[in-house]
Amino acid sequence: VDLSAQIANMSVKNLFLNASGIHCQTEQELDELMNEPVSGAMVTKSMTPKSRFGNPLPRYYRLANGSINSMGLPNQGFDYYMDYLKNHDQKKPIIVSVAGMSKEEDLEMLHQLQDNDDYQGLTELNLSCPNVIGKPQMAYDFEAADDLLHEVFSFYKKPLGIKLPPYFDLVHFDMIAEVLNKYPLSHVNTINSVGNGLWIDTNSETVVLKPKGGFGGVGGSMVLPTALANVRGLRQRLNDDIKIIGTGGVTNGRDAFAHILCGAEMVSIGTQLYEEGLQTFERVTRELTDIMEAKGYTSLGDFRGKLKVIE
Ligand SMILES: CC(C)(C)CCc1c(C(=O)O)[nH]c(=O)[nH]c1=O
Repeated sequence: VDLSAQIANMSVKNLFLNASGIHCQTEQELDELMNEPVSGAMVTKSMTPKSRFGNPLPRYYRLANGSINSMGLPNQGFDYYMDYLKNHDQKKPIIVSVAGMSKEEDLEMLHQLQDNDDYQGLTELNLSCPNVIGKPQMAYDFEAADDLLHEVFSFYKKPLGIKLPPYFDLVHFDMIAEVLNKYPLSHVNTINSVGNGLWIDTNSETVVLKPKGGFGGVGGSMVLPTALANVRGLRQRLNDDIKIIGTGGVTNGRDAFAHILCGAEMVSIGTQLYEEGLQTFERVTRELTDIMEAKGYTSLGDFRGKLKVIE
């Protein structure tokens, strides 16, 4: 299902989906998302060609106002998710997230998806995937990202979006948008976790995550300002036909409303969904609906992208 088609008849009921990585690694988790009555789509954990256990534990830690993780791409492997798609009727669009541990792995999986006649789904390439050693992650190496997307779109003809990490410099918004506007992307999903944060237990004077000396991606309510800036900054720069899925810092209806004001077509929920469970979708949808009613809005289009600046 092409996300933009799904968006065409969007109502607030089907605005939400899980953030990749949350409640979407195993068949049981995917079934629970599929059968969750409110969310309008779902996304798989980013997959690699072969299954991976991921990093040693502890690799996720809850913070007062967010989370930090260095999971290391634990997933059941490409074939497992392809089997899942084949053996389960899709009550809602399933976005297939792909994150190779290298450019070669990305291309390998995308070739398999392109050549699989049974697969007509929407794919999301996670550009936070590692680049060559010594280079920043793909999404922070604009030339490498351009080369990768150029190669991908030379053969990949099905709906494809990308997942981006946050940017923090307005010129970086300009630079990544200049690259992305060259390609027929279905969507951009922004943001991924804020990279390489560090949390410390000062009682024990120790980091809280085992992998990477404690460095990990930060999510949850504390990243909402960065998420809103990236949704807004990219909406202002990307071609209109590249939709935006807003991710990052959504804990309630008001946060979702802010993402939509910035231009998000759909909104994904990560840390809050992990901590509160699948009931989050019903609660946040109710809160958003209440806000819309109080403001006299009857559809998302009434306020999507209509953030006001102070003249
Ligand atoms: C960080 C990578 C391991 C390269 C990709 C998978 C991923 C992870 C992960 O599996 O550690 N965690 C995140 O917050 N975002 C991600 O995109």
